[in-house]
Amino acid sequence: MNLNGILRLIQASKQYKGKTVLQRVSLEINRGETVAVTGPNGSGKSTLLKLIAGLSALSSGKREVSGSGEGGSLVIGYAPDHLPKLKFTAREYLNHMASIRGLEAATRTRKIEELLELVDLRDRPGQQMKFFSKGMLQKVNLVQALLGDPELLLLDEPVGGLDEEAQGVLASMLMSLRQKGTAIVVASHEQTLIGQWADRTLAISDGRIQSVAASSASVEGKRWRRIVCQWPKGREEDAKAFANWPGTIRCRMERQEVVYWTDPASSDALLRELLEAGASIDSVAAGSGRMV
Ligand SMILES: Nc1ncnc2c1ncn2[C@@H]1O[C@H](COP(=O)(O)OP(=O)(O)OP(=O)(O)O)[C@@H](O)[C@H]1O
Repeated sequence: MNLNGILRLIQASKQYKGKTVLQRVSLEINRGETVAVTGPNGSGKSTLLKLIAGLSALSSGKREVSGSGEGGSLVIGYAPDHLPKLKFTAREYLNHMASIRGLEAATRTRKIEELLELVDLRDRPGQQMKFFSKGMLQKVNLVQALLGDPELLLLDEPVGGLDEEAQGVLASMLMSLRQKGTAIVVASHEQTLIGQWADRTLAISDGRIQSVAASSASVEGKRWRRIVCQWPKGREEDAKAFANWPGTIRCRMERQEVVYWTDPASSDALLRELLEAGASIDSVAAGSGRMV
């Protein structure tokens, strides 16, 4: 894992009752970066988040973490795509979740109130979550994921049900978390919206990462190296795996020809790895800004 890497999936696959849902997915998540995962219904976005969270076991492949906790453990906050309509009030539920996460009773209430104020949950005193709107449940969901001050925050479809104002609040929360060094992975159909928040967007379909693109905001003025190479037939999976190599900003594949845009600091290492893996290099060029 690179210096900033906190979690890595290596050739991770997931099957449910013999049906392959994710196939040989490799990715690395770095401290302070926001990664968007987009793709059509059933493409495996939620499954990928559960594998990253460690909530679902890999059928094959490896998951490695390198957090700042004891023995390299990593604090992960996970907001699933919906919360059930429980009979608890938001505060009862969040208090329970905070105690599971090991928060001291004395700090629990303060933390919960701070976060609820941040998301502006307008519930009535004593109102149970089963009477909450979709947007209100979504806000409680986000708060529960943030209770343990995660180093890695995973959000599954966080914008569903949020009005424009709440989406704005979410966007600025994510930005300040990123500045604090929190890594964020957000899965959604709302590609345009979450793409604006992300450093990288992974597009998945049929259980595979089909492309990786840096967001337009993050590429402005950015310097890169463009490596064009040829992979032997039958090595498409390996070619794709390099799209997630540390420092790779963007990747485009056209049959055997693959183009990788990489951070200049990582380009030598990427070149070496590509050659060692059996790819042959056609050209290397330097540039900045839009990757064409
Ligand atoms: N626990 C499970 N048991 C069996 N199949 C499952 C299970 N969870 C997910 N699947 C299947 O895995 C595939 C991927 O589902 P997943 O929920 O990861 O996709 P998704 O991209 O998040 O979809 P959506 O956008 O609709 O939320 C689907 O075909 C789904 O039916």
